[in-house]
Amino acid sequence: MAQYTRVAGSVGLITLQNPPVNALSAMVRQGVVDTMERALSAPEVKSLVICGQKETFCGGADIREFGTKMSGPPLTPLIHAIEASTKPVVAAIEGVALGQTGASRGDSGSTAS
Ligand SMILES: CC/C=C/CC(=O)SCCNC(=O)CCNC(=O)[C@H](O)C(C)(C)COP(=O)(O)OP(=O)(O)OC[C@H]1O[C@@H](n2cnc3c(N)ncnc32)[C@H](O)[C@@H]1OP(=O)(O)O
Repeated sequence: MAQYTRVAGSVGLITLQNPPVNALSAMVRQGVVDTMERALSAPEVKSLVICGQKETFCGGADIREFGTKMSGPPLTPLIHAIEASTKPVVAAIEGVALGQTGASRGDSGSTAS
């Protein structure tokens, strides 16, 4: 899943939650879609941060779903929706960040769309 909270008044925080590595399961992708919609429609939210939990940003595709029927929102349109966001979106990356177009393992840092 993805948890939505509002921090520092105007910042929407989307936390990827799928132990052990916050992989992009169907539920997580749906959670990101839902929380993005919620944050973008909230006038008090001016910017968004997407983060992982437990010192891991994201392990990429959820390998437990390999070999099963694809469900949930596909990743590429989801990424495009984030990039097209009318509010700035920052990825707060700690630890592993895998999937789709690349991979990295870094210290605490951030990238912005
Ligand atoms: C949806 C769109 C698709 C896009 C394409 C992709 O994303 S392709 C990339 C898919 N991801 C991977 O192939 C990552 C595979 N995992 C790893 O490389 C490593 O596990 C790690 C994430 C770098 C972490 O390494 P580390 O040494 O810290 O831990 P472990 O290897 O011991 O793993 C710990 C437990 O986490 C489970 N796990 C790892 N990756 C995933 C994953 N992607 N999905 C679900 N679960 C994952 C692993 O099985 C271990 O579980 P245990 O129960 O403790 O055995």
